[in-house]
Amino acid sequence: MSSSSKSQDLGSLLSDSALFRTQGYINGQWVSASDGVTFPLTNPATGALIADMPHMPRSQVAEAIDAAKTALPAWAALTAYQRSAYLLKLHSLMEQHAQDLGTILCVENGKPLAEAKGEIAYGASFMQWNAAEGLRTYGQTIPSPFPGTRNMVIKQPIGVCGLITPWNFPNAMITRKMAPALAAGCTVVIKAPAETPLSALAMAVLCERIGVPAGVVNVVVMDKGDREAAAGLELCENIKVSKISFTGSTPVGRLLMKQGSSTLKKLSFELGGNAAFIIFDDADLELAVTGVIASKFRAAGQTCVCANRIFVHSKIYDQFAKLLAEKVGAFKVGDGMTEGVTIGPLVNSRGVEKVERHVKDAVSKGAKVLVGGEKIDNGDGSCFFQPTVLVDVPRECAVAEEETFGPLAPLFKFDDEEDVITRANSSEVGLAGYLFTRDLARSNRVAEKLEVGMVGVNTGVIAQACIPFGGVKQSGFGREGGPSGINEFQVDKLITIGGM
Ligand SMILES: NC(=O)c1ccc[n+]([C@@H]2O[C@H](COP(=O)([O-])OP(=O)(O)OC[C@H]3O[C@@H](n4cnc5c(N)ncnc54)[C@H](O)[C@@H]3O)[C@@H](O)[C@H]2O)c1
Ligand SMILES: O=CCCC(=O)O
Repeated sequence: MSSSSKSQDLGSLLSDSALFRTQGYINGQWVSASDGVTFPLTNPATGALIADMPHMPRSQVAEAIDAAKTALPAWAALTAYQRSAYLLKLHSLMEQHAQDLGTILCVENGKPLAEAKGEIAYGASFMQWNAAEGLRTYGQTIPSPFPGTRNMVIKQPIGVCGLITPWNFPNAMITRKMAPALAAGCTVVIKAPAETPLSALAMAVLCERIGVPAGVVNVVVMDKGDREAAAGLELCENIKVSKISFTGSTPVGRLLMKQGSSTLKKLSFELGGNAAFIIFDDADLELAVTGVIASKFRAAGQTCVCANRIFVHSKIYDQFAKLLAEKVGAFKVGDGMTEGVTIGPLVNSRGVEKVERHVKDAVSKGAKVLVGGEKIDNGDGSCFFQPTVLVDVPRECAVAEEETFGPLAPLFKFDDEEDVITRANSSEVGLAGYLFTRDLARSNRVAEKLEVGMVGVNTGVIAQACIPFGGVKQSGFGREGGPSGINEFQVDKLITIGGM
């Protein structure tokens, strides 16, 4: 059933319209919801209906898990070289179809087309990195205290993995999990986000095209609410699933951990952030402005590593605010498919409401709006908020405590290094942090003291396939990407040989 009056013909925007699929993918088959129920998927930039998507019940998640379990032995038995070849083919197809994959992503998520294509390149890089890393999952031999005995440790795939991914990176958050899982020899059930299922399904099309065996990659789709919760329960409680890798909010992470305890799931969680972005008085201000823009306004502020609290030294505060306001005021907000648009909508109206609440709360406590500050009501169900810069933001306000997940840059003032570190660390989450300074000793000192999993020094861009991505405190545990990423999908098996 559709709820929107307008509709959009996404297929007509693609040169390969077969990449646009509106059914789930289970055991190598394209399937609707078993009871025929659908939910409407709309474009956040226009409110137009893109497709009616399958609202799958829990029983279909169980079917996908069965398929993944059946496919596991043969996939795990391939050589690492054979699995690597599949990933390289996926990498190459993603590059070849970047325009179409980017268009699908732009239309369902809202990020501008150029940024969406950037995400496809980023997503593809996980295929390339893990194709190579899969060949290097070395074990160990360990000297034994017993005569005539040898200890060998080999790496084996953990088994069937449930991948629960968010809408803010509809492609890359899938490939960041799927690529190491497949390279390690695991099979996967992807629970696609309700807001952006099409990018997940387009990846299933590519898997089908390169001949990934049925059941190795499965994608289940349902709307938010009861069936999503039921899917989460099935993935957590089904004994055939060995691991859950989740990216999303901390409350949902906590719920999955509780549910997963019934079957002792191995878990990797990349949860919310509240990144401090600290600009010292000796910083290169142009570089710092570029860094804030890259970090804060990527995906319209909807990334887990976005600058959320921007601390600027009082000596340079006014100058920095002016420079930032000039740049942010020049952003072009609109439909990401329109040439020249630099910032798109938020993913849904809940996102808009949260930014609005943070702005109003800060202003009521003394902050001033330098740029933006209002939602944009086009009267069509679209979800825009003006890119916003706030100054004189008080120490205590909602944006200091919670992740905004929107295009709001609040500038806090500080004078003292120790004080700003304390304020940065006052958050219960600890994903990323940033600092700008020309002082080498200070950059090391502060980076080591920040209670986060990742620090950017003189850069607002940290994400790459080759780094260990993840957080500390309530931002979760486990690392994605880099040399440790593939380990999350493997188990160490000891083989002790005696009588030699
Ligand atoms: N770390 C990140 O990249 C990230 C991504 C999305 C959202 N968030 C945070 O979460 C806030 C709210 O956004 P949201 O409501 O989309 O987050 P959320 O945690 O509810 O949803 C994230 C994903 O988790 C899944 N999910 C939700 N409930 C589930 C359940 N019971 N079982 C299984 N899967 C479930 C959905 O696929 C969803 O896309 C944001 O404002 C932001 O702070 C963080
Ligand atoms: O928002 C989550 C991930 C963003 C990134 O990979 O930089």
